[in-house]
Amino acid sequence: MQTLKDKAKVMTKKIVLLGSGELGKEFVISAQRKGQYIVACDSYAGAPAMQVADEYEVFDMLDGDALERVITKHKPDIIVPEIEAIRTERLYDFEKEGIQVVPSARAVNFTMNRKAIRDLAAKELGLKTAKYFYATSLEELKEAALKVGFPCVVKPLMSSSGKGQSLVRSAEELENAWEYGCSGSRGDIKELIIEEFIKFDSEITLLTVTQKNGPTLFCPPIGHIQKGGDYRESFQPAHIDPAHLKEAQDMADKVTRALTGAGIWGVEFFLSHENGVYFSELSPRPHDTGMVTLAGTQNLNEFELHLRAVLGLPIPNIKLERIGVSAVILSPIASKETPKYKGLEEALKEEDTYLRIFGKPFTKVNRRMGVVLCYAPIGSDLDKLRDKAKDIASRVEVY
Ligand SMILES: Nc1ncnc2c1ncn2[C@@H]1O[C@H](COP(=O)(O)OP(=O)(O)OP(=O)(O)O)[C@@H](O)[C@H]1O
Ligand SMILES: NCC(=O)N[C@@H]1O[C@H](COP(=O)([O-])[O-])[C@@H](O)[C@H]1O
Ligand SMILES: [Mg+2]
Repeated sequence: MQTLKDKAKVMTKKIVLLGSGELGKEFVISAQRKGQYIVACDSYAGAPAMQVADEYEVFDMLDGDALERVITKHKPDIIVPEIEAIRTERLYDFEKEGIQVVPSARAVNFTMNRKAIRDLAAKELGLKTAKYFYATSLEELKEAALKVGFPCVVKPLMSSSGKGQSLVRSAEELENAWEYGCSGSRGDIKELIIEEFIKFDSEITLLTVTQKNGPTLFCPPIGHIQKGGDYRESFQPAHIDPAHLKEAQDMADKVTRALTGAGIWGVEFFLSHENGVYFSELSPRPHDTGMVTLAGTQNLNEFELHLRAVLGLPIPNIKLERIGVSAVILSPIASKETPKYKGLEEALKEEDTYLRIFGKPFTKVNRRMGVVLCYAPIGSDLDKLRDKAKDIASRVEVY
């Protein structure tokens, strides 16, 4: 029988995955299907991607020395970041040593900090964004609020999935927003971004694929609904004005080009009938809202696209095959125990529906534990499909 060590010797690439959540799990499955060797890393044991990887490592990826130890131990060909909480400065050294960092050390380093990516997009590349300021104290936050007005949005410079983010309606709420932002900040940075609130009509993720040997490709736009800064449902294709789509594609092309490297990127935009397209932010990796592609909306889902781009494999085309929606399953409880699920059988009685339980070994309130995916032929009623997926997801219980 072939052992894991044999596999490591014969397989084409050894990949260290930094972050092992639900997105990493699907990426690992795609990579395994192409015979790659994966070491999945995260700060806790039993993380979703570890369950399907060849090896795993548990350590704090914000600890640069610990990160270096793992890279020295495994000597990967490729490092694939899956979360933002990584000592990304070290990635430049690994890249210099000849390891492929996905999409590039620069992209991962810039996007982990809202300041770096926002200044690059707005100031250097001239992309339209919400008006914004930074604040290192409550006083600075108050001053900035006077300039952006109310309501406004306050976020930590380093956070994701809406952690530490608040919508501020009046000056009285600023102190809470300051405290909440600082407490939701990753690492020890005490600096927040305060943004003008954009009254958008819709928001989209434009999955963008940059290739080693090929043109930049765009997936059909994905619409999504967020609550408290975290995604609740996504649907593809989002119906948007073709001129707005073209504008978003041009911006995505500009920003991914400036950040360099090959892989898939989730580029986020706000769309307003009145004011046009705003660039919001981007992730240099598969996007949570892009899980909708697991419903078979595209010929190649976002994880397969990422893998192909990373390995430099051909992507002949990206084609919409059917419409689809995703609706998240959240935990209502916090527990260190392995969660159980009720209602799976009922959910799976539904036609044209898939269900993914990520297998996270413990819960937190509102932690995303799974997703319901529904699909229908092109031309079907998207709103009806959204209601169907939300209804099914609401009947799956985490306890
Ligand atoms: N300036 C703004 N105006 C209006 N809504 C906003 C603004 N900034 C953020 N939001 C809302 O909050 C959501 C989350 O914001 P953002 O993407 O910046 O946070 P995040 O923590 O990086 O999220 P993720 O990591 O999940 O992408 C946005 O998708 C949007 O719905
Ligand atoms: N918006 C970013 C995002 O969705 N990232 C996904 O969530 C995981 C963390 O989940 P957890 O917080 O439940 O551990 C990450 O590992 C990634 O898969
Ligand atoms: Mg976002």
